[in-house]
Amino acid sequence: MVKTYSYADSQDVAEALARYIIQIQNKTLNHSDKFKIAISGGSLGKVLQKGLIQSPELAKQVKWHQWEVYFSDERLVKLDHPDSNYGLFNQLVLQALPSSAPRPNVVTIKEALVNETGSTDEEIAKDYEQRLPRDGLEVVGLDLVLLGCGPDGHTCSLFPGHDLLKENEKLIVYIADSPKPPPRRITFTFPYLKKSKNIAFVAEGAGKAPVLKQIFGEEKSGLPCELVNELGVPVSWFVNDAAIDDVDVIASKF
Ligand SMILES: O=C(O)[C@H](O)[C@@H](O)[C@H](O)[C@H](O)COP(=O)(O)O
Repeated sequence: MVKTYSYADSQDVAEALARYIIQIQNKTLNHSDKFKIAISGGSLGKVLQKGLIQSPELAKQVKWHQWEVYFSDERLVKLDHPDSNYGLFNQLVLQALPSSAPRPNVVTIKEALVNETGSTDEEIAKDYEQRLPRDGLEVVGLDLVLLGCGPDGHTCSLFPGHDLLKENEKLIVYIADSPKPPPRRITFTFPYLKKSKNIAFVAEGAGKAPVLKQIFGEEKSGLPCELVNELGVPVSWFVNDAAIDDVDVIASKF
């Protein structure tokens, strides 16, 4: 269920990820009129820009108008704040699209609820959960969730050893004490990630090698990224060779 694809070059990682996204997009659109995807922050926006916008052969296969974009985690700041994951996606992907390209439908946090005290953070999480896609009354998982892997093994805003790792009911929760700034965020939980049809991680650079060694090591690390690998959802890792140097994993090409 867990596959790893590795390339020497960053551009090749971006293009492989783009081919993978397009494959899932096309499969999904055979039976649905929407392709539902979640994006994370970090370096992912740049990788998407390289693969889905700047590679002409791939760019023309992206059916943006049928995309519904969610965020696997979001910082509780205004949408134009430099810390906003939406802001990053807007800058690196939406604004980088040619002006003639159709725009995806992007589901952001309810910005009007973001305040200075954090008193509405639970409400923001609940509101986002309300807006997840549904089949009748039941919330359904996304077609694809794209994740990053922090050097500490966190993903979404699920941090090692944090109580939120034990959440077994709610699909979106807020966190007030993220060890990585900014502290106030909302995040997908494991119960929601478990509903996903596909999950892909992107991890690049030698700085990721020690944590990937733990995640893919024989001994259980309990790190959030490893817990995602164990959800039973098809998980694909797109990495560069430097990130899996000395990591015990069999990598192929997508
Ligand atoms: O909201 C966040 O803090 C980011 O989404 C974060 O989870 C990121 O995905 C990882 O830290 C990996 O970041 P890089 O891809 O930049 O290594």
